Amino acid sequence: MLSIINVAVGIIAKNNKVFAARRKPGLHLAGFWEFPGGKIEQSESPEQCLERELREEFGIETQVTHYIGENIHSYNDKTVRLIAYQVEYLSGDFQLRDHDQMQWVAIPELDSLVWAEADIPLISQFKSKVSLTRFYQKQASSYAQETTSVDLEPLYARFLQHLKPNAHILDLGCGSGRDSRYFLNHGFEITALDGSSELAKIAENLIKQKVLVALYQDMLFDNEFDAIWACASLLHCPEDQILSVLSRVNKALKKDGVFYASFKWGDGESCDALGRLFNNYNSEQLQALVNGIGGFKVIECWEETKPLRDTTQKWVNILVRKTGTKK
Ligand SMILES: Nc1nc2c([nH]c(=O)n2[C@H]2C[C@H](O)[C@@H](COP(=O)(O)OP(=O)(O)OP(=O)(O)O)O2)c(=O)[nH]1
Repeated sequence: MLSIINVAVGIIAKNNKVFAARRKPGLHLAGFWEFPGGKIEQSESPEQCLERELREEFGIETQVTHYIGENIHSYNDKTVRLIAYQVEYLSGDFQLRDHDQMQWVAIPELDSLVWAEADIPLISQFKSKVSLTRFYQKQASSYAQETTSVDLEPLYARFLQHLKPNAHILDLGCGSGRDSRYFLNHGFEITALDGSSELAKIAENLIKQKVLVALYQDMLFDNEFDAIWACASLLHCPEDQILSVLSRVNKALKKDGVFYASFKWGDGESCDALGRLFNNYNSEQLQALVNGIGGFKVIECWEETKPLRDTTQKWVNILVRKTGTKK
């Protein structure tokens, strides 16, 4: 098998547009559009590589801000692992050295370019991350208002019966902080995390403690929590990333730790009128997903219909215990 070439690529976003460049004639994949970047040398991290490549190939100074995702792809003659980061442009005039064209592309129009094949899954990962966090950034206060008053007492009881007093709970996708507040008021230790910095500010105000701002796709906890509560949050995780996120959940839990998650009932991905992506399951599919990962035992999985504004919404819930560490 061919060895894998590690390539760092940068997604530079500005005013809702993303920078793309076309590989010049004579290069591998000439004529295809790509994100700027290059091969990672032995002595450097992906972030250092990216800042160097952007300086060498475009004459610009940049700073890597956060990890987006990765994709391994085999072309006829080589296999590449693209590791994508969001990058902030700092200074310099863009110059073309290894490319013959460049452009800023509106995010919804990204699919209209002829991309190097390895980049296509990265585009969908990037889109799902920006569209969601943008929604929860802009709508943070109305979303928080709408959700803070919902009463989840029976659901809390169903989860908390599996925990020891004072257990340490990760509220994964804490939103307004409603559930963290309840758990804190009942003597539990809380780490709250949300992908939207605006929602995190609202939650901090409610629970009077720091809220971490991060995407669940990027969390790196190891053996830290007695329980993880993901109420209506992982439902936004794209289908092709859910296994990786559930593996991170498994790693973040201590042995015998308990995990709760809820999803909208349905089959596969859908998009609502507000542009949010949902990843839907029925109870059989959700149990099969969790069982397929290994290191988890399902305690219970149930479907229920709840009122939502002037209609109803069917949900699927799962409660799981960690039995081992997922490799
Ligand atoms: N930079 C970059 N390379 C990509 C992308 N997508 C993709 O399949 N590739 C492939 C093309 C190449 O085979 C490989 C990276 O090569 P490169 O030519 O950009 O790397 P480099 O600047 O370090 O190259 P060199 O010094 O060896 O000329 O990855 C992408 O979005 N950006």
